[in-house]
Amino acid sequence: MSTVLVVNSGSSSLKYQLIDAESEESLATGLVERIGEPSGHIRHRGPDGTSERSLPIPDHTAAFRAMLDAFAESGPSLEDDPVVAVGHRVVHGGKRFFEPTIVTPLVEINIEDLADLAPLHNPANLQGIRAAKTAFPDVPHVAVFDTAFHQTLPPEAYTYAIDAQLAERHRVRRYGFHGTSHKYVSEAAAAFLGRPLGELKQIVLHLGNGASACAVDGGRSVDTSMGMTPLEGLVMGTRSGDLDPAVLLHLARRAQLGTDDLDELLNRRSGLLGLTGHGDMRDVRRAAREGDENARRALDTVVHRLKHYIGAYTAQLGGLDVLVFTAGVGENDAALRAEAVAGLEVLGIRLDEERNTASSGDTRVISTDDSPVTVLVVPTNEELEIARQSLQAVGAAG
Ligand SMILES: Nc1ncnc2c1ncn2[C@@H]1O[C@H](COP(=O)(O)OP(=O)(O)O)[C@@H](O)[C@H]1O
Ligand SMILES: CC(=O)OP(=O)(O)O
Ligand SMILES: [Mg+2]
Repeated sequence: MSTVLVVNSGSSSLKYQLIDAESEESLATGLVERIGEPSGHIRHRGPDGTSERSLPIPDHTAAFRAMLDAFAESGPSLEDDPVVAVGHRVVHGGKRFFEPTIVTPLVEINIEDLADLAPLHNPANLQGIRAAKTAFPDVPHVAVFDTAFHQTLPPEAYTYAIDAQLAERHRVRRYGFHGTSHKYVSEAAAAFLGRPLGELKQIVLHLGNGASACAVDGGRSVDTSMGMTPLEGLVMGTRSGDLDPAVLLHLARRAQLGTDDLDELLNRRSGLLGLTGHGDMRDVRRAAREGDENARRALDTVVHRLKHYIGAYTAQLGGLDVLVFTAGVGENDAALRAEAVAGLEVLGIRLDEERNTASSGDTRVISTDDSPVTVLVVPTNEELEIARQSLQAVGAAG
């Protein structure tokens, strides 16, 4: 048996999965969390169940080492079944990368060069790549970019209306993110419904820690809510999403905030965290249930923004066949799904309350049988998509 190891390095976490290259079976999964905090945590699920451990994990190099230790202790062995490729999620590929790419030293430099356009993500992605190359020096490493699926955005969707030459010089345009997830989920939705992908107008709502909406027309991304960086669009765990750019000017002038302060404010101390003190949706829901008015208002703001994009993308697509919820919040928070589509019967969206609240981890329909728009929950699997694309890239190169 040969396997693919997939590494998804986030700003403070490292998710991994070992996947059988032929059967696509998941052989092990794991999550290293709270990297850089006083005490980190690793949870590894292998053939013998789940093992957990708390230990200091200063950076992604240490996180990668903790992952290797977990494989050595709890299996499966990474030596018995050869790893034929290591697939890496890389968030920003700029204009340069729109295909899965074998990581060479030059590719590493390019990923580093794009770090200021994805400050929470690209540096962590690169640390993961370097640690993995040290551990697996003889295996091809493949970068799969979040931006790649959005290469099909038309100019009118990726253009910001500022000085065109300045924008060109500084690479200012919409790139879009979560593309690996939007691609996987929109294809899985079509397959689940047994309908041709090429004929479907879909909106995918990827609602995780980071969140983005994508309008998918016949399998191609035609609009998406994240922009030059993963900050624009929906309200997220710690990110503000859309705001009037003049807010920055106002805060710079009146609150004496510098560029680093503003970066920190909007990327790490806004969104749910900024509104409620909780960055995790489960905590916000709990607070709202207990009568916390800030939490209730935050949820209403999240929902208001979601409706804004559902309406906008239905218009951009010229109609809608399928609306899909995915990622941590989208897959698990039935109340949020119900609130997001409440009152959207005018767009042909009719939710079935019972289907929506039934607990299941599988792909499922949650709209009524007579709903013109089919509403689905589709669990995303970025790791499987990265494994597939990594094998393609290795096959193409070899
Ligand atoms: N049952 C649930 N109800 C509401 N939110 C949930 C639930 N389970 C997970 N989440 C939320 O999902 C988010 C994480 O989603 P995930 O897709 O794993 O994000 P990421 O990949 O960006 O880390 C967290 O905000 C978490 O609170
Ligand atoms: C691009 C992005 O926001 O990713 P994540 O949701 O993993 O933070
Ligand atoms: Mg994610």
